[in-house]
Amino acid sequence: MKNKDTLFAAPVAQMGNFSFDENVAEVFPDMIKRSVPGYSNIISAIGMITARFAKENTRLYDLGCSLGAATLEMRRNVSLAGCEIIAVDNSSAMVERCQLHLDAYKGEVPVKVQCADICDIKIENASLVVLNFTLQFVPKAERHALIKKIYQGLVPGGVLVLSEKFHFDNDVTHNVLFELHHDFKRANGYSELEISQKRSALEDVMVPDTVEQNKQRLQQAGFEHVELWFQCFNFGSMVAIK
Ligand SMILES: Nc1ncnc2c1ncn2[C@@H]1O[C@H](C[S@+](CC[C@H]([NH3+])C(=O)[O-])CC(=O)[O-])[C@@H](O)[C@H]1O
Ligand SMILES: O=C(O)C(=O)Cc1ccccc1
Repeated sequence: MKNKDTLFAAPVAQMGNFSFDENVAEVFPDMIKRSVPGYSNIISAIGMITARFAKENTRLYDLGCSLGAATLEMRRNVSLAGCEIIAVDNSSAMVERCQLHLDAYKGEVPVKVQCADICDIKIENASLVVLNFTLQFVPKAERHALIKKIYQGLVPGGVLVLSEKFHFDNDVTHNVLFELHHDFKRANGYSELEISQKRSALEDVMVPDTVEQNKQRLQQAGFEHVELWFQCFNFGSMVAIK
């Protein structure tokens, strides 16, 4: 198979922190599909949400765009006058390849790809903001300010799609859903070694909140209408409407 993820297949003596470098960018489509239950369903739904929520003369943001899977789906689903898509990631390896992917297909709406920290950018006149498995990598202390900035940048009736890995307060259900995720990875061909090495590389880098913590943060930022619309094991996606 082309660009199969084998990054954690061999034993690593000193495990470093997971980072979105060239090596990860090269295998990313395979990695995310085999690691995140429901990923392709969520990408399709982002297309449907785009078709329903995009408004003329507004911006659509994909924050933590990686290779642009969500960006492409957004672009495929909007043809309104005056719309612009802004795709942002702070990994130059991802941003470079994202631009190539976007250039490989035609679209009606312009896309700007930016290499930047999503905590530093301006968000303005947005009808849709997508955070597809990105907030979990933002330091906890910065998450509230980011969600608040998104709320303030949305037009009335605008929507935030927030997909995350979740932690659960109940130890029994937490462990069951965690193990089911590992079963999903095993079923997709990852070995015990790959699963455990990647888990330790991610430990301090990806820090999930509970569904309730995410809901509360969205509500505290001002969102009145918040719902979990998809969940598979410990992964899921929420919509928050202004
Ligand atoms: N502060 C930050 N600023 C900008 N980018 C960031 C930041 N922190 C992390 N990233 C970027 O967020 C992305 C997270 S992956 C998103 C998948 C994509 N949304 C998809 O729909 O395929 C999810 C995953 O790998 O589980 C990476 O590309 C990081 O470089
Ligand atoms: O692989 C995992 O265990 C995950 O939790 C998801 C993931 C997917 C892609 C990059 C980083 C984390």
